[in-house]
Amino acid sequence: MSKPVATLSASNVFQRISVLGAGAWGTALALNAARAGRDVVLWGRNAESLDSISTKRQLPAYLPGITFDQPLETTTDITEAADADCILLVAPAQMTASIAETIGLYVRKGTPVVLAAKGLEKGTQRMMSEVLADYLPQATPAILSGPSFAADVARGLPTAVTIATPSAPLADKLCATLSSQSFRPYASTDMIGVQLGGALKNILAIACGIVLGKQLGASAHAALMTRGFAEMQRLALKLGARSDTLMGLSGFGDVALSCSNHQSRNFAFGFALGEGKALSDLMAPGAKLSEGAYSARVACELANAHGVELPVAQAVADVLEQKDSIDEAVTKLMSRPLRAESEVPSKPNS
Ligand SMILES: NC(=O)C1=CN([C@@H]2O[C@H](COP(=O)(O)OP(=O)(O)OC[C@H]3O[C@@H](n4cnc5c(N)ncnc54)[C@H](O)[C@@H]3O)[C@@H](O)[C@H]2O)C=CC1
Ligand SMILES: O=C(CO)COP(=O)(O)O
Repeated sequence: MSKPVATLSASNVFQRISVLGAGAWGTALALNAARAGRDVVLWGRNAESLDSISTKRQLPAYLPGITFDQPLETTTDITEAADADCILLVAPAQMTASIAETIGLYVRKGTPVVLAAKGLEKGTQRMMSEVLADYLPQATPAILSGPSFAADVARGLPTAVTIATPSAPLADKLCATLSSQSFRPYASTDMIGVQLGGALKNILAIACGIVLGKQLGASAHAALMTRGFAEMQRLALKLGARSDTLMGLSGFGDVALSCSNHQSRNFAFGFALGEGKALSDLMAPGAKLSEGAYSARVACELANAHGVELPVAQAVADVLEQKDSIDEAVTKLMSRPLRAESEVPSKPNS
């Protein structure tokens, strides 16, 4: 295996890394950055969890059964966390704005802030890069996305992702910064495509979970993944994504992972719904995060505004808002007008 880390000169990497958000993904990314040879500080709100990370090398609530191979320095002091060469912002999408706002006063101009949430903001319909631009305009935005379960990365299993930022040299430097023997980032300049792939696949993962949880069959699962991926591409292209991005790790790659795997919380959420579990239990405080449950309606709103049809996301949003039962949603999807497979259905902008 090649050794990208050891051969890099200091000028090719950001050495002092802060990770904001000490849940599953933030902790896994912090561990990876430590493996890559970076000086890492992990910021979180919960002193007890941080103590477990730094003293026991464990985070049982989010990464059960894993003992970390790296020591991690942690802090609850946001000003300390802001003082870094590069910041990874790894909170749930609906919390990203509040953290960006909190840290806003302390982040130096031009600091790269790598956004790792896979979601769209409810109410405002903002992508994560738009949230950052509103609350941390002095930062340089980047997106990290792709098929990557936190537990796999925390265990040091081989993983590949995409890191996008408008400047190609900066994208290369961020990839070099986070590249380790088990973590292989690919560079991109398509921030819209990379972030939309991650946000939209979560909605599709819920839909696929529902279909398998309700035992609608492997054929239905394959059809849904394919047509769901087609509608993801329709919306993303309309919003400015590049088609090659959507065929890559952050699009197809993450659909392949999340839409067929119980390790995905979105898939597992959908599966439980399909089995008949109560939505109120699945969305109760303390339940596992399912970003797609928040993003589904936002995606439909964006699609409406841009004259794009998203029947699968619409079905998910309607089921989650209890406007349709799962059976009614399936009937609606199956009775849509027949059309050529390559046709792009559209509707007037509203
Ligand atoms: N877990 C995974 O495998 C992956 C997750 N992601 C994405 O990363 C994002 C975060 O997910 P996870 O870390 O898995 O979620 P998680 O549920 O494991 O952890 C979320 C963390 O955010 C903290 N948090 C919540 N609100 C906060 C606030 N206002 N201020 C500070 N901290 C706050 C929580 O205390 C918790 O530590 C999501 O958008 C997810 O889609 C992306 C790739 C992989
Ligand atoms: O984004 C992920 C894998 O790429 C994690 O998916 P879940 O949030 O559905 O667990």
